[in-house]
Amino acid sequence: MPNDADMRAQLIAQLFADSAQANMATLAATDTRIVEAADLLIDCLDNGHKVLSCGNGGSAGDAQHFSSELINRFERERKALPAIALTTESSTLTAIANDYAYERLFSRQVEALGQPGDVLLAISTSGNSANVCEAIDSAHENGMNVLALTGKDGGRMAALLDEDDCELRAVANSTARIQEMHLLFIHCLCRLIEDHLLN
Ligand SMILES: O=C(CO)[C@@H](O)[C@H](O)[C@H](O)[C@H](O)COP(=O)(O)O
Ligand SMILES: [Zn+2]
Repeated sequence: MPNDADMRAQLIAQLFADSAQANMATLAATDTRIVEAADLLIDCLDNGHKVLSCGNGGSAGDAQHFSSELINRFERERKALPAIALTTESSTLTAIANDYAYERLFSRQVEALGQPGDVLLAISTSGNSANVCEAIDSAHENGMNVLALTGKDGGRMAALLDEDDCELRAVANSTARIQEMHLLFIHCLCRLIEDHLLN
């Protein structure tokens, strides 16, 4: 009869195995798209534009993780790069949610800050968060391109993208596993951006 410690150890081993399996399935499915996504960001930054990022819950953390690695640095010493996470200004966020709607949380900020040539990094594990979908529409209206990190079947976001945009979709159905893939996408992108600047 397995005891509680054995069962928890087994569960942890299963979670690690699931994550590793999702990693490899996602790598196979994304093919050249991570390089294309990095080129979208590199082109934006090389031309003096900036990256706005957004998402809810864990994806808000991912949006901030990405912007901090651009503004500060990732693994190597290099110039600061322009990025703004749209998830951090509590006065702005509460005012938009209170006066307009939660769905407008990011699109209103994209309207205010987005310039043609900027990129929106739009993160959602389901691809269905309404405020992230509205941010994509607003980015297009402002002449921006979109890099979408999604999961599952890509959700509504996948259908909103146009041919100049890029989608990196994690091959998993669990929100947690998808978030683990999203962080790996982000670190691959940061690495490719840094290699471009320094090599
Ligand atoms: O971090 C987690 C679960 O791991 C949650 O906070 C999760 O991010 C939230 O439920 C989000 O609202 C989910 O939104 P989305 O990924 O479907 O856009
Ligand atoms: Zn990191």
